[in-house]
Amino acid sequence: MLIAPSLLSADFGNLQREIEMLNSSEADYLHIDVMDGVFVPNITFGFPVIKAINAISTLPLDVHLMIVEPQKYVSQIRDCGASLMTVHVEACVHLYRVVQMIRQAGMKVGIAINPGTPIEHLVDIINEIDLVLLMSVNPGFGGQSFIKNTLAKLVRLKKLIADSGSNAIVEVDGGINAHTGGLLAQYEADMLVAGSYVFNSPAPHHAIRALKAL
Ligand SMILES: O=C(CO)[C@@H](O)[C@H](O)COP(=O)(O)O
Ligand SMILES: [Fe+2]
Repeated sequence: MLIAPSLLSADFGNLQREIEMLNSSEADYLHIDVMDGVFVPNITFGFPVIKAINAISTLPLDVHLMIVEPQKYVSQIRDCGASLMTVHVEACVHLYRVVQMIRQAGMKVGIAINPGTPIEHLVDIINEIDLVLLMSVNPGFGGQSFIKNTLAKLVRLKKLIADSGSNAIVEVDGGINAHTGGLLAQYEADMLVAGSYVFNSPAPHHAIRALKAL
């Protein structure tokens, strides 16, 4: 299982210490949640902060953009050092073009999908992308409860990927802990995001290891 701790639940007054903790853990990616106060009812941080994070992180950056018009920011996200850029299917009018732009900028391409959006919205793009980010909470905040319908949706998504011959992997994001992570492992998720479970743990390294071993 690939593990991407979300920095959203970290202590922002001690970001360097938090990132160094992740550097020395078994995490595979560092998940960065960018929110614009328009696509979601919350605001996080922008390019200078992501750049500063990247300067400290030895993990590849998995940037989850919860913003409208993400196509405007492809080169800035690349210049921040992102390895994987994920945009929401609900935020892209010309989804195919955005995917091409991210690919041309040299990053891996992810498409995120909200809990209420049918996976059928991915049918005509699934062969062009590296990752689907299946939201298991409504985007905007850390610390929410896992939406159980995600499991049924994951089954349908894995079938769509297999039937279309796509190489896309599935990352699940929101409300993930040892219990929900265990269920997602059974349902063949490839990558898990965990924010509050990791950063609220008294032993974040152990929390990451527990998810990694699922
Ligand atoms: O994208 C988001 C929230 O919109 C996530 O990446 C959260 O940051 C995950 O936090 P937890 O649910 O694991 O606390
Ligand atoms: Fe996220």
